[in-house]
Amino acid sequence: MKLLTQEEAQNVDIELFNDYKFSVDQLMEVAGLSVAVAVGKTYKAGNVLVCCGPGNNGGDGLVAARHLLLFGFRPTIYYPKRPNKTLFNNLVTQCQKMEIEFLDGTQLSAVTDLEAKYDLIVDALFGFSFKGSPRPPFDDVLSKLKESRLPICSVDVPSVGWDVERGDPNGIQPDMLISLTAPKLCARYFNGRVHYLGGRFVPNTLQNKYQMDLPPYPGTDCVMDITKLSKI
Ligand SMILES: NC(=O)C1=CN([C@@H]2O[C@H](COP(=O)(O)OP(=O)(O)OC[C@H]3O[C@@H](n4cnc5c(N)ncnc54)[C@H](OP(=O)(O)O)[C@@H]3O)[C@@H](O)[C@H]2O)[C@H](O)CC1
Ligand SMILES: [K+]
Repeated sequence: MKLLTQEEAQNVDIELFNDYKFSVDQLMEVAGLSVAVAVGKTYKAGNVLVCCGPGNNGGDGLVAARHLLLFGFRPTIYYPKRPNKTLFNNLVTQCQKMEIEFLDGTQLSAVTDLEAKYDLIVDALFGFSFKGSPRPPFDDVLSKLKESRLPICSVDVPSVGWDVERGDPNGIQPDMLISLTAPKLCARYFNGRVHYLGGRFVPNTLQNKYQMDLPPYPGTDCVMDITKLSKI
């Protein structure tokens, strides 16, 4: 299976929107649903802290939180930097109307507090557009996620610290990774327990153009376990 460079991932994204005329909401809904399904397949329903970043990766997290609630989990959302765009405002309203709690302020509480309150962290902070070193408040979030012993489930790319192509041995070490569309180069360095592929929306013509060589999804499933495949 091919691993996408940052540029390829961004180009696939652009083609899906500009040429294939998908809207962000459409793809984000499928992406976020895949995340929730993968989490549901891997962990017992419990208290989940969904950490959402300022871009579309964060949007996937908001969608996932909504589905996780419907699957019997108890999600809480940390969303410190919110873009003022209709799409994100609507996702926030949906979660608020469903009585999902949002944490106040931009700082996460102490690690001991996080460990006492939550069973799992969903890392929807940054995806394939992350560059450089994390800027505040995400630098503090990174050190807390690294220090915590809670299992982390990373959406698309392990965030804050992980370069999309080169990974980061000093970054967070997620227990689960769910790659969307196709795995990115940094997935080579993922050493966690389970690696899922989701975002089953890529038309065959586009898969062929980028020679993605994705294995077939089982039946009608929206995620597939690629742990063994991606370790080869
Ligand atoms: N086609 C698909 O596969 C789909 C993927 N989806 C998801 O979308 C993300 C990619 O989303 P994008 O909005 O392009 O980017 P990110 O979420 O990765 O983040 C961009 C924001 O992050 C800020 N940023 C970047 N680097 C840093 C840093 N070092 N410190 C702090 N903040 C940072 C950036 O801010 P700028 O000021 O630099 O612009 C942006 O605000 C993909 O990975 C999937 O999860 C979609 O759901 C749909 C389809
Ligand atoms: K992420």
